[in-house]
Amino acid sequence: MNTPRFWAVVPAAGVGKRMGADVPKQYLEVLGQPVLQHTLERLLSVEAFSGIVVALGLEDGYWPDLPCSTHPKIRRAPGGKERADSVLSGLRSLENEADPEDWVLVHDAARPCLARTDVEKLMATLKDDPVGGILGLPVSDTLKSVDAGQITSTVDRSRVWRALTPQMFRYGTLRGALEEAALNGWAVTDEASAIELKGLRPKLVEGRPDNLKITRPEDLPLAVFYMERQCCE
Ligand SMILES: Nc1ccn([C@@H]2O[C@H](COP(=O)(O)OP(=O)(O)OP(=O)(O)O)[C@@H](O)[C@H]2O)c(=O)n1
Ligand SMILES: C[C@](O)(CO)[C@H](O)COP(=O)(O)O
Repeated sequence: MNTPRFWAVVPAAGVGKRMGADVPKQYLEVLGQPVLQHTLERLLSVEAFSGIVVALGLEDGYWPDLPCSTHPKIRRAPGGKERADSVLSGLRSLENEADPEDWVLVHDAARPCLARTDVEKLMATLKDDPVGGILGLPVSDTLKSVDAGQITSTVDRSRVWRALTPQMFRYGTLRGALEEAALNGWAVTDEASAIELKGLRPKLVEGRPDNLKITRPEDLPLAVFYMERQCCE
């Protein structure tokens, strides 16, 4: 059997409603270049990737101006209505290249502070795992269940982690799980959810806390802080 290869799929077709900017947040400039350029440079720094698929909005007119848009390792795919649709579209675009046992790492375009060491840690930890898994972080705040603005209970935070990306699963398993979720109208906000719906139990690998998802305006200065600090590491 061939040695499994590694592919990346980058969902980059969002509109950034919560950011409320004039352009989709993945094209906002941070430290002089678009968020998406930073994200793709982080992924390109990982030699192990055979290719990187970027799922773009159908109206995306910004992509051709991105310096990495012509990189030989990078391909495009049409994004979809929801993030899961964009990821599935990216997976389908690999149909003639990826083998079922190849690994796919799905990483949000909106997470430009990803450290190469975290990607390599995820790959090394899970490369022989039967299911795969995700980067995540334990929570440090006390968590509450809420109903109509009132606390109904306190959640046992020892059993709660925040899901980050990349999320790493076998090409065949992940594509099948997302195809099934789409067919049944099951809304999934990450890849692990679709895998869980198959009755599988993805692993959690602790990642860096600076793997921020740029979502709202207040996230931008934090991303600058993290990137400037990473440059000195
Ligand atoms: N239909 C969609 C929706 C989201 N994404 C991508 O999925 C990642 C995480 O999604 P999110 O942070 O929710 O981005 P947006 O959907 O753009 O944000 P919002 O919900 O505020 O509109 C982002 O890189 C986004 O570009 C995508 O590829 N296709
Ligand atoms: C995939 C993800 O980043 C893991 O935390 C998150 O689920 C994306 O959610 P969003 O609402 O699409 O930003």
